[in-house]
Amino acid sequence: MSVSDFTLPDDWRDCALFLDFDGTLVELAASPDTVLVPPGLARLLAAVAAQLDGRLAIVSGRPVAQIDAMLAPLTLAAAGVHGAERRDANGVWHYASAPSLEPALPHLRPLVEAHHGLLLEEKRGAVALHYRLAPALEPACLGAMRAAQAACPGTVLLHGKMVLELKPADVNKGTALAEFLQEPPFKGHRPVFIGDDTTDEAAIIYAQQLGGIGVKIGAGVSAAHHRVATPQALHALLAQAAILQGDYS
Ligand SMILES: O=P(O)(O)OC[C@H]1O[C@H](O[C@H]2O[C@H](CO)[C@@H](O)[C@H](O)[C@H]2O)[C@H](O)[C@@H](O)[C@@H]1O
Repeated sequence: MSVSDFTLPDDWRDCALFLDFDGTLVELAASPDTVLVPPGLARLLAAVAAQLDGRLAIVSGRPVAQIDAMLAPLTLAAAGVHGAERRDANGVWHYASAPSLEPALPHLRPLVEAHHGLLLEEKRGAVALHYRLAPALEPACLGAMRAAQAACPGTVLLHGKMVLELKPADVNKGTALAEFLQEPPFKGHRPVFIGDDTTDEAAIIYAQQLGGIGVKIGAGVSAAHHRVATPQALHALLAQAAILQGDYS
């Protein structure tokens, strides 16, 4: 299958849209809390959601509360922590049963305390070790995370962009997509999933298996049949979709 630039499909208004956050809707930043959210992003997403009759959900590795804070006052259907938590279109929360991650922490905290630039994100259902500010420490982080995983049965290790993450083995962004697609307003609509990282591949593959569309933002290996170069280019496409004028950069 050849890969092509993503353009809005003819049946766009009948699709269900699922969007990753970091690297897809916002540019990556030095740390999770220094991300710059374009001022018009929430307005743009609200317009697209309205055009799709509410069939828009954010599917992120971040907790949903962080997504809400960055898009306030907009609240969308959303899955967080790679599918370990989910707020459906009616505002009802769903939590996957997650193995305890407590046994992971003694393998990770000493490393983070010993090295400037490492950051440990403890979430409900996952723990992420960021090394973007200390890239030379990737092998040490990988070693610590492997030991942490061995101490936590039922978890898998994700290797994202400058981040290693331990999360429940039985949930991912693909399972989050499957759950949304069993419910209104998403049920019966062709999924479009757009993401930038390895952690998005499960959802890209699942969307394509259903006859939907998988889109990769930027370069890198992906199963996606379509590409968009940058978050800014995606904003332009969404603005075109919502027939909005404006600057979302
Ligand atoms: O699924 P996503 O919405 O893409 O979330 C994946 C991870 O995103 C965040 O980390 C990434 O973005 C940071 C800010 O740009 C960057 O500093 C970091 O290197 C990236 O890995 C978030 O902090 C993680 O919890 C998410 O799992």
